[in-house]
Amino acid sequence: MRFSEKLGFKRPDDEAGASWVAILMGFFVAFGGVLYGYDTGTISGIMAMPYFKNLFSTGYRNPNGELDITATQESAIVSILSAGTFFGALASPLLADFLGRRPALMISTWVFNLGVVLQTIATAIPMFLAGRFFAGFGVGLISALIPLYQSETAPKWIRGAIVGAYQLAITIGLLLAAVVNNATAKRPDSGSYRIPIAVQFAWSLVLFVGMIFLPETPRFLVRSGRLEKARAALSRIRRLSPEHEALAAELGQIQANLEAESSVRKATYADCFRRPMLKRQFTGMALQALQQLTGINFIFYYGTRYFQNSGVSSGFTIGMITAGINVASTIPGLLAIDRWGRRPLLLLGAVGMCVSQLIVAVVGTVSTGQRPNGEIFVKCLAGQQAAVAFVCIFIAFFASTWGPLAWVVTGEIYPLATRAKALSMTTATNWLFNWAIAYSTPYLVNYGPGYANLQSKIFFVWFGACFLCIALVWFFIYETKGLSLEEVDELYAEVKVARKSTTWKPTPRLEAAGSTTSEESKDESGPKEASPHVMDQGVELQV
Ligand SMILES: OC[C@H]1O[C@](O)(CO)[C@@H](O)[C@@H]1O
Repeated sequence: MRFSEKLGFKRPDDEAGASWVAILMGFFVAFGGVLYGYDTGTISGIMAMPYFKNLFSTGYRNPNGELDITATQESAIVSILSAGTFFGALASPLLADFLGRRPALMISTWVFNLGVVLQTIATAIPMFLAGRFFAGFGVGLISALIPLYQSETAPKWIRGAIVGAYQLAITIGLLLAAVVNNATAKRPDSGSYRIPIAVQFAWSLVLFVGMIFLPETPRFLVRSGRLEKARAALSRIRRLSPEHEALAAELGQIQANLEAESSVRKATYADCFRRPMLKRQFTGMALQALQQLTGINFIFYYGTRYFQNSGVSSGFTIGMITAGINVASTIPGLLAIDRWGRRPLLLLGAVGMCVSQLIVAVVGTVSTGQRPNGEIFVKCLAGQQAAVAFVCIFIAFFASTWGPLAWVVTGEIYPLATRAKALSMTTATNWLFNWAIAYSTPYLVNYGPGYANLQSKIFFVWFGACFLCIALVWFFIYETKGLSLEEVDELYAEVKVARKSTTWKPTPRLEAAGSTTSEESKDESGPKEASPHVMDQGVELQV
C-alpha cells in the first residue's frame, strides 16, 4: 500500500506518469508560507523587547515608567505590514500573467528582502515602517502566487492537502518567529530585535534558490503560446518522455481547458455580487472576514505584550507554546478535511472557539484589576493561568478547522467564470480584516486618552465574532467534500438550504452522457472537452 493511501488519499489509476515530483513541488513552494507566518509573528515579540522600546521611543513612558512606543506607533508598526500585503495580493496578477508564475515568485522574494534590509538598519520609526510595508508587499505577492503555482501543478487528488500545507507553513513560520524571539529577547544589545528581523532573509533565500530549479507551470506556458516549453516542463513534472502519448493528452487537456475558459465571456466584478453568484460571494468573503475576527491574530500580534501585562511571568514562553499548538493542531485538521467534510469541521471549530473565547473573556476580566495609573495587576493567578489555557484551546480549535478551511472552501465554491475575481476579493477580505485588527486592537485594549481600555474584555468581541461563525456555517456553508467544481455548481443550483447539502448526491448525468469519466469529473482544474457546466454557467450568469 502506498504511503499516500495509508493517509487516506486515493490516486486515480489512470493518472499518467509520476505524481511525486508535482507533490514535492507543491510542498516545496508551500514553504513560502513560512515567510508569511514568520513576518507576521515576529513583531509581537520585537515590540516587547526593552532595546527596541528604548531605541524607537519618541519620549513616551508607559505606566511602569519605562521608555516605550505609544499605542499609535504600535498599531502603525503592526498594521502597515497587512496594508502592504493587501496591495501586494492585488498586484500579483500583473506580475504572474505578464512574466510567469515562477519569475513573479522569484521577484517577490527580493521585494520582501528590501523590506527586511530596511527594517534591520532602521533606527527610527519612519524607516522601520517603510521596511514593514515592502516586506508586506512581498508577502502579499507571495501569498497569492503560491496557491496559484500549486493549483496549476498539483495532482487533483491531493490538491486539498497541498493547499492546506501552505497554511501549515504559515503556522510553522509563526512558531519559528516565537522561537527566535525567545532566543534573542534577553540580549542587551540591538541584536535582540535585529537578529529576528534579519533571519527572515534566510527563509526567502531558500524559496528563491528553490525556484531556480523548479519549472514554470505548463498551464502558464500554454497560455502564453510556448507549447514546446510547456511540453518540456510537463515532461519534467510527470517523468515521461516529451513524445509520450499521455503527455500529449495532458497538454491537449490544458489547451481545451483554456479554450473553454476563453469561450466564456469574462465575468465582471459586479457579476460576483449579482444572482446567482451573490450567495457564494457573500459566503467566501464572510468566511475570510470571520476567520480573522475570531481574534487569532490578536494573540499572534499582541500576545506577548498582552500576556506580559496580564502578569503571567513570561510572555515569550507563552508565545512559543501558542505557536507550537497552532502547528500541531493544523496537521490533524488537514487529514480530517476530506474525511469529515467542511461543514462539520467548521461547525465544530466555531462552537469550540466560541466557548473558549467566552471563558477567556470572563475569567481574564475577573482575575485582573487596574490601578488608577492604568497599570494592570493580577488578582488571581490561577484565573490568569486558566485564561491562558483556554487561549490555547481556542488556538487548537482554530488551527484544525477555520485556519485551513477558509482557504480550502473559498478555493472550491466559485465557478470558472468568476473564480479568479471572486477569489482575489475573498483573499483581499482576509488581509483587510487582518489589517483592521492589527490597527485597531491597541486602541481598543490599551489604557490612556482616546483608548477604550478594554484589556481582557476584548475577548468578548472575539466571542461575538465566533458566535457569528456558528451562524455562518449553519446558514451558508454547503458541504463540498469530494465534489468536483462542476458538481459544486450543480449543488448550489439545486439546493437552496445549506444544511440540506449534506445529503445531496450529484446526478450521474456526466458519466451517463459519456462526456467525462468519474475521475475526470473530479478534476478541480475545470471540465475538459465537453464542458457543460462552464457553458451553463456562462449562460446562467449572462456573462
Ligand atoms: O495560524 C494563524 C494564521 O493563519 C491566518 O489566519 C491565515 O490563515 C493568519 O492570518 C494567522 O496569522
